[in-house]
Amino acid sequence: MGRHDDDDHARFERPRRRTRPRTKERPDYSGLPLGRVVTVDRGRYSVRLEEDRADGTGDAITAAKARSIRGVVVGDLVRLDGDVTGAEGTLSRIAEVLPRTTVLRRTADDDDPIERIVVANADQLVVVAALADPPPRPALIDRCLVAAFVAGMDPLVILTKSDLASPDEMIAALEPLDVAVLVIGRDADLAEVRASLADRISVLVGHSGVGKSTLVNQLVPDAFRTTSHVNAVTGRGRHTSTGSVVLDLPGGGRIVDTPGFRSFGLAHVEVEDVLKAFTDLHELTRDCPRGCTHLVDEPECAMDVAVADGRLSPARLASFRRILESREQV
Ligand SMILES: Nc1nc2c(ncn2[C@@H]2O[C@H](COP(=O)(O)OP(=O)(O)OP(=O)(O)O)[C@@H](O)[C@H]2O)c(=O)[nH]1
Ligand SMILES: [Zn+2]
Repeated sequence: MGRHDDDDHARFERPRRRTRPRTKERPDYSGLPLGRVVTVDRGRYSVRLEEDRADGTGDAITAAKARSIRGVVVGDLVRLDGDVTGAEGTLSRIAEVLPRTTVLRRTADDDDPIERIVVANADQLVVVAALADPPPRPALIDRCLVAAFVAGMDPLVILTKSDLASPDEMIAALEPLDVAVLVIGRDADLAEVRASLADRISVLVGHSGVGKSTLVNQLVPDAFRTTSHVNAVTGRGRHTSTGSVVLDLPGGGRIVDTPGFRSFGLAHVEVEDVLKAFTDLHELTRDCPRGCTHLVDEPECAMDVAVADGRLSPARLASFRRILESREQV
């Protein structure tokens, strides 16, 4: 315990001599089993061992976190200390959280004024949007795209209910951004969706009624059984849990279902944060005047110059600025 508490002070110390006793150094947890946090529920974490993934049937382990660890979120890769059998009544301990490759944040809300991380280490943000019933909300899709770019995740838009309306307009709005779009409807073949989700961790977001649950149930036929099982210790099933849950896909890869999702924390997102995901535009802005906002009312933005002399498509610039504007909308 005490050893770990020393960590915060370690960086202020003089360089360590080789002879420094081992006990004063950061404990080495690399020999402990590695797991993925699949749900978080009132201070209890359900963790699946990474080595179980080959057959996908390993029992989830219930763990608490060591006091020295600050935050643990769904998607975190953790080292587990103690009992990792997953047997009923056992409690393991999260000794270490591995550095996160990506973090997806959600907006603060009235109940909780802190902007929190929703999911760690996801590769892809899948925006599920209906073409009709409920009618599409393009600005909401744009906000999700901004959140994906800022989080360092690849965006994928899945347009549902193609049996009710044409996807052409939506596809045209997304095309200039080079965002991958898949269209599905009733009885659709999900082969392309499955291929896009294979071998990676994808977070699914979508408004109520867009068909996200329908899609999840098709992708993971035993989703309910799996998730109610991992929560057996706390006695809470999926339907009462408000958090996200990681589900293994039968064909490899994992999805993170995010029930009750509100919005993303875009309040402090800068243009530069989004630009990083658009290398061609980023490159062009090197010629911008100092302090250029790159927005539509900027008189000398180098991206407008590039459009004027044919080096940049007007649709791409307009779409880029459109998604930037979505930051202000709710
Ligand atoms: N026409 C049509 N209806 C669909 C399609 N996919 C889902 N639905 C219907 O849309 C409704 C909402 O689907 P859900 O899967 O429950 O939507 P959801 O996004 O999970 O919404 P919540 O459960 O409220 O979070 C249901 O009545 C589905 O049967 C589709 O491709 N075409
Ligand atoms: Zn500019």
